[in-house]
Amino acid sequence: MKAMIILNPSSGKEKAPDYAEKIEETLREKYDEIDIRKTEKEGDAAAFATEACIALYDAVIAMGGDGTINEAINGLAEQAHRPALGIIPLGTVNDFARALNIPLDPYAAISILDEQYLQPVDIGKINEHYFANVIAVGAIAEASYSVSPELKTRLGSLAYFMEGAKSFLNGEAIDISVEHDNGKWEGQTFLLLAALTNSVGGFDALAPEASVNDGKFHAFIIKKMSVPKIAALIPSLMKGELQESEEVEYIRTSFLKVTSDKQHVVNIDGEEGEPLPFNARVLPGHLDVFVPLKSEKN
Ligand SMILES: Nc1ncnc2c1ncn2[C@@H]1O[C@H](COP(=O)(O)OP(=O)(O)OP(=O)(O)O)[C@@H](O)[C@H]1O
Repeated sequence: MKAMIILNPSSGKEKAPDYAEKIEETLREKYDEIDIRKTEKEGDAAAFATEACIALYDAVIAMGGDGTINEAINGLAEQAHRPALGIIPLGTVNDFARALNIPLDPYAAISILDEQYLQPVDIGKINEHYFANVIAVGAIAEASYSVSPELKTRLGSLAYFMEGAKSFLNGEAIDISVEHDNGKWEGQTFLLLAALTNSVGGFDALAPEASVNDGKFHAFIIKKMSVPKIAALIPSLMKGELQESEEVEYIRTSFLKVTSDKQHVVNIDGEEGEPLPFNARVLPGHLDVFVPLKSEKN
């Protein structure tokens, strides 16, 4: 049995090398070959993960923030042989780990690898890229690029929320057309979110009914509305009842085709992606991920 550990030494307050040692110790019992690969720059984690597919590794353990996890997923997706994926969260938000009930404490996350319990998980494909969590379009999504790294470190996902709130209050809506399993929606929106899991931006009440292998996107189109209506929406967001609001179009769908007459950048798993248009679809149960044995969500 062969395992590859992909670690981003710059994430997790630079404690990644200590964790790597602990993972090695944990894996040694089951894997006779353990390879540690350190990323140096963007693209490395994806390249290492693809290499592990070609060399028929049994497991790839990705250690880092959501950026590193997203890259590892891009390296594994649609390869003929896909090793099981382990996730050791070292980032600020760690949405994918949250959605899978993987402990946010790195040592606890490492210890679940020992259980060898795998869960098939849906992956999203948007144009030629893959994602684990969420795609977002609209001024609020674009606002996330203006969050400084310092603010992000201090406030975590709250920093995005604050930037997003500003764009809501400025009433910046965009015109889009959304094709999905049951038809087409056209109109003005503040934000389109399409989530694969229930955890978005560290907030886990957005799509409470989303499960990690239901083969569906849970899309929310927040329609253009007045400021008092926005304020009225916040309690339903907190209670996980956003889809019941008249100001929100909620769509469960296996594909999305989104177009606009303007160039709007799409946010993919928290990172800046390509501008519209896009075609997205769910790859159902595409990756086997190590999750805790005792997990009510799964
Ligand atoms: N050795 C390295 N030094 C600096 N940057 C790196 C290194 N290796 C990879 N990177 C870059 O760091 C980016 C961000 O990594 P990642 O998201 O995993 O961590 P993070 O920024 O700590 O997490 P979060 O975004 O949740 O705060 C990666 O997409 C990659 O481009």
